[in-house]
Amino acid sequence: MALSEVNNDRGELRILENLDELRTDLADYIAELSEAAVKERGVFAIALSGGSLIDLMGKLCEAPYNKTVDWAKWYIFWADERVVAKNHSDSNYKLAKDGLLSKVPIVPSHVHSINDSVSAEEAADEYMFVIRQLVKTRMVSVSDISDCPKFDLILLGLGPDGHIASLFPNHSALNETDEWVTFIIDSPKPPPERITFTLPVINSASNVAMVVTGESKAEAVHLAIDNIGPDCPSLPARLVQPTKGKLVWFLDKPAASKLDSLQFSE
Ligand SMILES: O=C1O[C@H](COP(=O)(O)O)[C@@H](O)[C@H](O)[C@H]1O
Repeated sequence: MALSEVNNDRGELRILENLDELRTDLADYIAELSEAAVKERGVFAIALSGGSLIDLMGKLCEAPYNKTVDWAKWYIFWADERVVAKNHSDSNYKLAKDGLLSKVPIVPSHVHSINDSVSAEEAADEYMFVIRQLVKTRMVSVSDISDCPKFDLILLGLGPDGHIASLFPNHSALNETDEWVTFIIDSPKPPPERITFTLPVINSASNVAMVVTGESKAEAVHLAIDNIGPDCPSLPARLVQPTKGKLVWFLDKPAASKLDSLQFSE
């Protein structure tokens, strides 16, 4: 159960007592959104990130979720990907395949990963084309206020520097508003070549979940959520502001430890 659920203009905060509770709460949340989307649209379009997120989603592979979730209706995307071979240990696809997708009955043709045999620029263009086709057939919804895809859920991690997906502080990719997917070749965190959803796509989603654990992220969480003056707007995590969708933060206590007005009901 969440220790504290506070709604402020930075979304809903769910601060969990420990990692086990966070994993359960996250699995419940994803399963509920999946059920609602399948009921409403017949499909669930979900975008994953890499990093610690996949391990934190691990309970979805266990009972009851492995049997109750309608996996055949899932369409899987990546909010960001490293431009490496799919069998490389840096690949976000490999991470998700090994940790989640190979353990549940996902339809292989519903898994939309990048082409790993072309340049970062070509991979971003191709990925955008694939998403465009799926928007046309409404496997992915479309935003009613922009032409952006409206994913049912985008799951994001947070780096200690405040990056989300592969949008890093002070990087020009943060200003990309024309493309749905862009590429970078100078990531400050290796590997250097990556593709990433742009902010307009992230902010067009029906639901965005920020999943953040550990003390090393506490300062970034504080800067992303608390009202700390004019210097923060360029922090990528702070720019996650779904226009019509819902933002939920899943935090463990160490990650939440620097939040200004944290009221633990202990
Ligand atoms: O490089 C990346 O880092 C972020 C954060 O990863 P974490 O291990 O600190 O949770 C991740 O969300 C992103 O997908 C990945 O490419």
